[in-house]
Amino acid sequence: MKLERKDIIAALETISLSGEGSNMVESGAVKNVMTFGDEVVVDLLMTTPAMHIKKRAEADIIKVIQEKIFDKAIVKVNIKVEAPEKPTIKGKSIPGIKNIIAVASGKGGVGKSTVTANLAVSLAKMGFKVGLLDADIYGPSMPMMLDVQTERPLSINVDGKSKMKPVESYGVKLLSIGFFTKPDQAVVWRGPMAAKALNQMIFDAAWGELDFMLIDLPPGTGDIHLSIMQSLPITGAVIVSTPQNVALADAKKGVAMFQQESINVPVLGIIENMAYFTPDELPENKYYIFGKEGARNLATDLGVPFLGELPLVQSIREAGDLGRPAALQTGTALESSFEELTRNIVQETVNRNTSIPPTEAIKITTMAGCSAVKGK
Ligand SMILES: Nc1ncnc2c1ncn2[C@@H]1O[C@H](COP(=O)(O)OP(=O)(O)OP(=O)(O)O)[C@@H](O)[C@H]1O
Repeated sequence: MKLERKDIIAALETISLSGEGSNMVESGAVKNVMTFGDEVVVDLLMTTPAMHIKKRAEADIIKVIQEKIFDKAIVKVNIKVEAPEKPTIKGKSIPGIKNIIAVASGKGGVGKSTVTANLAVSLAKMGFKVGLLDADIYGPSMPMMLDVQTERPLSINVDGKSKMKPVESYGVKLLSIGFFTKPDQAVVWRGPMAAKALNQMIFDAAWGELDFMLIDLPPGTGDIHLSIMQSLPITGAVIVSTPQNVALADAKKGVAMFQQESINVPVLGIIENMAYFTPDELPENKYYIFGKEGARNLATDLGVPFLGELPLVQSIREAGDLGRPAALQTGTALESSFEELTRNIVQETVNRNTSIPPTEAIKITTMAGCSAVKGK
């Protein structure tokens, strides 16, 4: 029997792919139909790689042709899968800012702000132009950690517009929600108010040219995170956790938040803070107070890079309280730890920028010019 192409198409118009409303011809899934005597070849384009849906589509096509047209038809279905482009964060890019890195933690108090302050000064020491946005509305600690508590951003005129000039410390440009509250005043920010204040600090500020803008997010996974990710094209996220189980469970939620389809911010990796305690007088001794290698193992389990570990040492805490981040030390083991961590983040940013299409505000594709990176 000679099969007619138009009959086959008419038969295919009576079935649809699983999960789709319109029939498979109308939806464009059927790309081509060829007939050779009693043989039919159907080329199908699907958007899902799910095996059971592919199998079902193939079985439905064979069945409808054999039932409606010719029961001995030999049917071959070629399926091609082409996933639709993932939605990317649409936020406005800020001219001059190349990479925006969000630093998050699931749980509070794991040292996210301490790590962010140290990363910022390490990047500046390496010669990068660095900005830091303290978006931790519950406890903005950056002004204290960078010793600029008493300063306030000035208003300057840029191209006829009044802009906020970030406060500068240790080569890092800083804006913090803490600059707009009194140090001993408890401010309860309502979500929309906080989001508005942050938007002003992002878009109504004279950041100038930056290689990296770090954002110290509040702990958890809340509205502020979403509103920042909607306002800005975040290059990647870094998650800070201690090795403790309760912190790891929350870190996992943090990773999931960035990776969920509607957000889709690449996770550059996980940092293990307070990995072990080392007393000053016994620098060789390591005590795994919060458990051993928990964040490292979490990174392996989730398939995201492990960026490095930092010990729990008194000098990190003291440096934070004094307003002179520990990464500014010279010739110490701590300085090397921060440098290694920072290098890994720069490397992961380079990897991300070369392997994933740019969202909007990215582009550091080489580490040229960065002596500390090249040195090791
Ligand atoms: N590696 C470390 N060694 C010693 N002390 C540390 C270390 N990391 C952080 N700290 C101290 O732990 C306390 C909490 O750190 P930090 O404020 O950075 O945490 P956080 O995760 O940003 O907290 P939150 O987001 O809840 O405000 C601070 O007193 C800080 O000095």
